Amino acid sequence: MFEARDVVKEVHRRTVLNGISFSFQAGRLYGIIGPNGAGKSTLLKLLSGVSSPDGGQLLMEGEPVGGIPRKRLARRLAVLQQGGLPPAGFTVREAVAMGRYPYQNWLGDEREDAGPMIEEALRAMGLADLQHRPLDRLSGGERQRAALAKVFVQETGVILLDEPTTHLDIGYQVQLMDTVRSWQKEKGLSVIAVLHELNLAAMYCDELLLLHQGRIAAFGPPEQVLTAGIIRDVYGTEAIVVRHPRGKAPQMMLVPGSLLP
Ligand SMILES: Nc1ncnc2c1ncn2[C@@H]1O[C@H](COP(=O)(O)OP(=O)(O)OP(=O)(O)O)[C@@H](O)[C@H]1O
Repeated sequence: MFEARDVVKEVHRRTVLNGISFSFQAGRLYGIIGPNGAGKSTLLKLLSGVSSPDGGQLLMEGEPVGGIPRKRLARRLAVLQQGGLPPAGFTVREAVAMGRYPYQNWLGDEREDAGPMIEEALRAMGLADLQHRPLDRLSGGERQRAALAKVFVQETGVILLDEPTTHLDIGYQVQLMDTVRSWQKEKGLSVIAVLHELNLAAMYCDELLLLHQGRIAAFGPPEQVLTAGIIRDVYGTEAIVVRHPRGKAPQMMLVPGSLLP
């Protein structure tokens, strides 16, 4: 679905992505992980067509992402960004309904009634009771869930998520990732998520792409990427890696300095 060939990206004359190559298959959930400043958001911007590589090629189904016209791209790919909701003045339902814009004509009408889909997305994100509330009267976590509902109603085959669990308590982190995973499987979606929370990434993603200083430090199933040795090399911290007692995902326990041998 996506193929990166020797992709280079510079930001303010600094090389932020330094010749990375990978391919993402359709219908899978990928996590992009790595320390602060590793280049994760920069890579997500390239995948979403917001910016273009300075070297190499980034292809989506064989076409350079940057060359795909905006509205066509919006029917294929939806992005959950930080601050991705419209400014205040809209209700939750109005904001979620804006996800339908790629399917509307210039009058804002669309052929099919999107109402039932909007209801489903609001229900899935636990927002049915808040749907008429203005956005500026939501908590950070409620806004995040509204932004995800807007992404779902865009009905694309590819979803990009930039740190989707930010602002969410552990209950909603699990609920959001469960929802993403079940929609992804049910509808055969391709999901690519920048994630900071490594234990969540390990539990939900098919594969993890670990970036470090603009290069790929590891790419593969979570149990190959999240090893104590790789975490030490990339994050510079000790971790005890165990298997999740109810699955095979690796889970990390951090080791504070006072408990180091
Ligand atoms: N607008 C900018 N101006 C200057 N440097 C930038 C800009 N945006 C990003 N960078 C630099 O590019 C590098 C990669 O940034 P990026 O945001 O992609 O990292 P990240 O892996 O998403 O980090 P984080 O985990 O902190 O969100 C960093 O060193 C950052 O300082």
